[in-house]
Amino acid sequence: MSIPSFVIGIAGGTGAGKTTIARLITQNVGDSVARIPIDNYYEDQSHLALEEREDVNYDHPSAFEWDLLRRQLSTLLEGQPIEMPTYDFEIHNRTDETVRVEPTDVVILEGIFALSDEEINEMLDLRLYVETDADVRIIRRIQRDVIERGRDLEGVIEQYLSTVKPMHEQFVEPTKKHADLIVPEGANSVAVNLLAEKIHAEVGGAAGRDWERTVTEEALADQLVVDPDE
Ligand SMILES: Nc1ncnc2c1ncn2[C@@H]1O[C@H](COP(=O)(O)OP(=O)(O)O)[C@@H](O)[C@H]1O
Ligand SMILES: Nc1ccn([C@@H]2O[C@H](COP(=O)(O)O)[C@@H](O)[C@H]2O)c(=O)n1
Repeated sequence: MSIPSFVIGIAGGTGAGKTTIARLITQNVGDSVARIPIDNYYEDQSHLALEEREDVNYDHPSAFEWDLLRRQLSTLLEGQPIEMPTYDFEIHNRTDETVRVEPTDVVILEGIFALSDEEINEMLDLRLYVETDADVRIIRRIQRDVIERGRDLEGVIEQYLSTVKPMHEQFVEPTKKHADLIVPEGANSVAVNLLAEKIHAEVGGAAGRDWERTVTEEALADQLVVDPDE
């Protein structure tokens, strides 16, 4: 393993395809890549009742525990493991469990605010902003939040109009200026293949030698079907 790791930040609006890209570009690299979803660093809200947690603005930077994220990212980059918090969207809170993340050749930091903190930006080697039209993003978000995050249509629309959209315009979209690359439409096969190639080059070793460019448009479409049982 090389120290420091090669660190990729993936930012962009909700539903842009950040998580999907992170998943696709890290296929077949095994344990050589660590994925850090910034959602895991939402502030612990155990002191609030569920009804109060439902009303929090989750699209404002202050909803996140930045100190913990900065600290844990630098620990990883110094070659030490971390105990990453985990998050449950259904209860709007952290879970009691943490996941041990070992230092790896490549670290992927992914979330709406991946490019918004100055200190974290300095730790990133490659800054990506995933740019997808707002109408596509809200359609994806409705589908995902209802199927995977225990929400209903009315709630998703209400939250989108009251906080998600205005906060996106005020805080998320402006971080595009920090990006090295802008990825249109989320997981497009050219971008996925280029990024996968870069990751395999950084990882090297056995995983690198085995790598083949297999993500065609058709293969990608198959992998983007939402499976309600997943
Ligand atoms: N390129 C794409 N084409 C079609 N659906 C996509 C694409 N990228 C993501 N999705 C779907 O949209 C939803 C949101 O994508 P996700 O990657 O979770 O976005 P983000 O992490 O940016 O919020 C998921 O259900 C995912 O399967
Ligand atoms: N309890 C929560 C916490 C966050 N959200 C929403 O998640 C979005 C960020 O995650 P993406 O995977 O969509 O990038 C953000 O827009 C928050 O509104 C939530 O709904 N509930």
